[in-house]
Amino acid sequence: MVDNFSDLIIKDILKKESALIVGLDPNPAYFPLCLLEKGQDSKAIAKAIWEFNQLIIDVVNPHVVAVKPQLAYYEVFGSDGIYALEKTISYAKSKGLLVINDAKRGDIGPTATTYAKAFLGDSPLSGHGVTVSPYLGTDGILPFLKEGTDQRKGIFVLLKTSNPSASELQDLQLKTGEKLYQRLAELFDPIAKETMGHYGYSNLGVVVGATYPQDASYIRDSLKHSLFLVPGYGAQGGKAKELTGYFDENGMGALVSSTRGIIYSYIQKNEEWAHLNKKEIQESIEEAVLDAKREINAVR
Ligand SMILES: O=C(O)c1cc(=O)[nH]c(=O)n1[C@@H]1O[C@H](COP(=O)(O)O)[C@@H](O)[C@H]1O
Repeated sequence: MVDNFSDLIIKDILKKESALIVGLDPNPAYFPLCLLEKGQDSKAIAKAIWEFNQLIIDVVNPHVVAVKPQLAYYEVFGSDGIYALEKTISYAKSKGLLVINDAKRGDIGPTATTYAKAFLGDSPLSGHGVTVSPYLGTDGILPFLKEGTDQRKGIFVLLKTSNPSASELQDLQLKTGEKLYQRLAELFDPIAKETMGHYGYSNLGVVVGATYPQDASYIRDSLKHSLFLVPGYGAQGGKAKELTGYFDENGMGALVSSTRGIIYSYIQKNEEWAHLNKKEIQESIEEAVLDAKREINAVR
């Protein structure tokens, strides 16, 4: 049996001794001037994004399992932004890094199939994983698992998101007494079991925000075969010491994601950040990534 998506992730967690992933959400408003010298039109900005991502990837690669580009930050610059994303994905893969596109897609079957081809197939935007919205139900999700038929691709379905309004819908109490996110966990567990890998995890993972630690153990117990993607640590207030319940008894099963806390760490540390050079930016990012890696390893 070949490795599935979760096996690739777990092997990298073991190899790199890290359960951290870094988001690539490039916002030129936070770029140092040395990246913005070529101008402000979308082509120049796309070049700056590409350079920024390269310098992040080079420095975080030994310490993280994956990078997670959030698509909005590229789409906002149209085709130039998408080109920067394609180059970023290809560069990360060439360095041996896993890529999880944070696209939050979901649609009727045929459209979901096309999204699956775009993000998990042979397209230039294809990575190893993609975030998926569960609002349409299982026929919006299954095409993504079919597309990864070589078993090396996977998804993270939104289950309990990190944002303040997450509970408006996700905590809705159903007639059966359970909350909506609990029902989703029940719905996904049998599907997850169909694509299990060597380490007992599946190609169907779920998003569980670091800002709702009180719900993590319930979800961990209900979805024993699903990896968690855990955003909300750091900039959104999620604390490492509250993350223990997201991991299984072997300290596996969860990938903690941090974006702003790492890629813009130089802004918090230096009032003159706009004038930093690339090496100084990289030093700050490296320090932040090592701090986060250490903090998360201490609780898993
Ligand atoms: O799917 C995601 O990655 C995601 C899910 C979620 O529940 N909350 C969440 O913040 N995210 C994404 O994770 C990133 C959060 O970044 P930081 O708060 O800067 O670490 C953003 O790109 C969000 O779009």
